[in-house]
Amino acid sequence: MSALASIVPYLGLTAFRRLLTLPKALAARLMGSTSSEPNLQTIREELEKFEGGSIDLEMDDQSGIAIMMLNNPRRLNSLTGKMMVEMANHITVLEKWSAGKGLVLAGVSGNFCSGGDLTFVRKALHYGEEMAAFQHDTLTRLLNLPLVSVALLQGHTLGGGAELCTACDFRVMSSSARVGFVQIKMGLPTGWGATTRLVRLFGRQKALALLTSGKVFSAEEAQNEGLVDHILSYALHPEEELSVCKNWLASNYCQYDADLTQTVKASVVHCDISGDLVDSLKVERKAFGKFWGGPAQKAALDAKIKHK
Ligand SMILES: CC[C@@H](C(=O)O)C(=O)SCCNC(=O)CCNC(=O)[C@H](O)C(C)(C)COP(=O)(O)OP(=O)(O)OC[C@H]1O[C@@H](n2cnc3c(N)ncnc32)[C@H](O)[C@@H]1OP(=O)(O)O
Repeated sequence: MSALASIVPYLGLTAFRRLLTLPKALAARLMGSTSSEPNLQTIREELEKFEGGSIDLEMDDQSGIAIMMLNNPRRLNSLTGKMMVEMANHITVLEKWSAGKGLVLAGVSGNFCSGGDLTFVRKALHYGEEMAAFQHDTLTRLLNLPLVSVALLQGHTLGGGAELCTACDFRVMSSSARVGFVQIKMGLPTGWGATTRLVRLFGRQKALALLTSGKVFSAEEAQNEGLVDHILSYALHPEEELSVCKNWLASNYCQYDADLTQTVKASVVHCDISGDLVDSLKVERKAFGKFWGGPAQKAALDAKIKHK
């Protein structure tokens, strides 16, 4: 406040007051009259009633890589309420998976996800803010898992599907796939947290452009936008692409000890969300102390590695 107050002589008192009240006014405009915290348990019970599809989780202790599949192929893997609850449950399991290093999020039958299941959406038109609260909790936990995560974008990744892929650390895209934040064309802002994540990923300008244009991008365009980290350059059967994506994750980011990989990811998440330099450094120092002088460091020292 004192730094802000020092600009009063330059700005004038009225303009200064307006500057202070603007964020509150903006918040009120955006938030309406809602004030109470959402009860996620009650929302979960309500969402479970919207059936259809499933989310399937496979965890491999050997490789430390899990695969979470969106499974609603008749509707291009769009999400029902039941699928949202299943995803939340699986993330709770993954949060405690000590052998884990990585997670691939993909869809069955050659599509990632075409957003919210419109059959569900039509029945849940009274329940938007509640569903958003549930998805915000789930996708924040997905983003903050102590695993390196990658979304495999095949076929269609639209609306909520595009939101979903921003809750992973990386995105791999098949060369013929398409991705777009089409919510604005459906008369909506984002419901599953992508505005917040896009601003953090790319800054205000690009987030605004992606969200207000509703543009659907090819793989090459998405890579130019920085939305995608790797394109599968040659066409393969969707299941082969899943296997290539898993290997991409394993060979790039999951080669080392699970405890060490999880500590590195958890430290990155902590630095990202704490916003406090001193606190962040304390967590980083603790993590370092845990591995310093440990077996992996000693083995590496003995191996006299040349990092060519
Ligand atoms: C709350 C979520 C919200 C958010 O806030 O983020 C959103 O997600 S908004 C975005 C919602 N998604 C859409 O609006 C996608 C609408 N669908 C399409 O644009 C097209 O289907 C497609 C994805 C471009 C694919 O086109 P095409 O290849 O021509 O296939 P079909 O159109 O024939 O689709 C096959 C089949 O799948 C059904 N489908 C597709 N997407 C959805 C969906 N999101 N929900 C329910 N069903 C979906 C489509 O209706 C077809 O079924 P049948 O009509 O029974 O053949």
